[in-house]
Amino acid sequence: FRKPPNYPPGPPIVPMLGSIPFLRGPTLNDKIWSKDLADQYGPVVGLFFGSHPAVMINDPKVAKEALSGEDLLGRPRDPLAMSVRSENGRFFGLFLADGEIWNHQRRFTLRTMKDLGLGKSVLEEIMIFEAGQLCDIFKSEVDRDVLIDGQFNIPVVNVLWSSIAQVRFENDNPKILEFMAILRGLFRGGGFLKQFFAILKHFPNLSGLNNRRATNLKLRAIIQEEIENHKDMVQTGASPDDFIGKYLREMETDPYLNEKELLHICQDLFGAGTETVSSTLIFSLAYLVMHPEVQQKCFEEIIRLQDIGGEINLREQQKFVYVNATINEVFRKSSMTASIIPHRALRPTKIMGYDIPYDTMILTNMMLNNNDPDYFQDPEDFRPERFIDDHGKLVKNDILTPFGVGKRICPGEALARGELFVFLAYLIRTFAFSNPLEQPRPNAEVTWGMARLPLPFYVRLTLRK
Ligand code: HEM
Repeated sequence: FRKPPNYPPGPPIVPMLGSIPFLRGPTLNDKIWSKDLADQYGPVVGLFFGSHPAVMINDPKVAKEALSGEDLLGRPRDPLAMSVRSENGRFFGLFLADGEIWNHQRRFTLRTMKDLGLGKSVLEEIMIFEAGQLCDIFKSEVDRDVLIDGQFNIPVVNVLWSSIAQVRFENDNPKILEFMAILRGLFRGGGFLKQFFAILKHFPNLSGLNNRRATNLKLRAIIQEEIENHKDMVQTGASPDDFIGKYLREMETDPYLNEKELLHICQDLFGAGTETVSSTLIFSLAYLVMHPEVQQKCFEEIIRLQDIGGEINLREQQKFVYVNATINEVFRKSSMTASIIPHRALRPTKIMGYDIPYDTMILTNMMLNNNDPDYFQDPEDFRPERFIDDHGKLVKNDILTPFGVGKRICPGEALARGELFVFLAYLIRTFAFSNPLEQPRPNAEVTWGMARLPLPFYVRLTLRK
């Protein structure tokens, strides 16, 4: 067991564990996302997780170049995910799949999300309605210490349900509560590092694999119900103007599209588009409480730029420079998607002249870049102004890439940014958020799951006059 020739520099390796014994830090995540590795070995580090090669890219420019080509567009073949979501060694949908069929599904998804998407008054109305519902939930919680945890889930998942299937659920609907609990469990309990412990699949009860299989099936059963409803509608001559409706119609002429892919794409849209947005909202509230001066500036901008009727227009989002800069600063400080989700080399290739074998896992250390003083002055400060130029315009920053880079970049970015803007604008306009009186203050503490996720915390809400 030894390193391949011309492999990027990195720690020594031992059989079974690979480089892991040589990485520093209290937890596996701390070890992998540490600054030590970059300091010791430079912009591209060659690692082994068990017997599996994995390369960490620490330099954002190298990452951008490497991921803009075709060679690194794969997804790692996670043995645990395979035993839950693949058939005959093949993944379906978007998140876990790669290759020609994935490419086709992805193109359809991007085009359709754009068709259904932002700038369209329908989606804007849905977001505003859900933001109003959220404010109503919070209105019953004013003037006491409130635990911020799951409140965003249903409004956020309802925006997705509306665009995917034109349905929405009330907060206490048991079906949506179960759906949301499963999504949360999968996202919070997941984590790509688990995949190196393929041995876990031999202990399906102990490792939670059986439970994961059952919850995945339940999730897909709920989505399948809506697909069946849509099929009935199409049969009676209706043409529902939503993701499922469009897919079913295009399926008639496009041989790449089929119902199984549709089911898995929907699962991926919900899986990737719910907890990410609600966690970013939770992080945002923590930072707004920790930095009341930022909250005040956001509030003043919202009041100044909302239209005469008091509506906040999604189409005007770009004008709200300070609010958008604050969202960027939340992305930077939280580094929620600390790495892009791992990629995989689809063929032998090179990064910075080093040889990267077929099947190598590719990681990028975005958290390191987000906290690098060469890119962000005084990185420990929470300062949205760093994203605003001298002319008061939002600065485009190539280092901050919460949605990834290259050809596998998140297809939900525009939707996510739209939701974050609308939800935050309505919340900040309606409430002042401050430190709790009887509970510990928020400090944006994180836990690891599929990403770096916020831990619950208390805040005090006051209704603004
Ligand atoms: C704050 C919100 C969000 C963040 C930070 C985020 C971030 C990311 C990142 C980093 C990736 C991996 C990119 C890569 O592999 O290079 C990704 C993939 C993905 N995201 Fe998002 N995302 C967010 C919201 C959403 C939303 C709202 C949706 C859908 C409606 C969505 C759907 C997806 C899908 C389907 C993928 C997999 C794409 C593929 O592998 O082809 N995301 N996201």
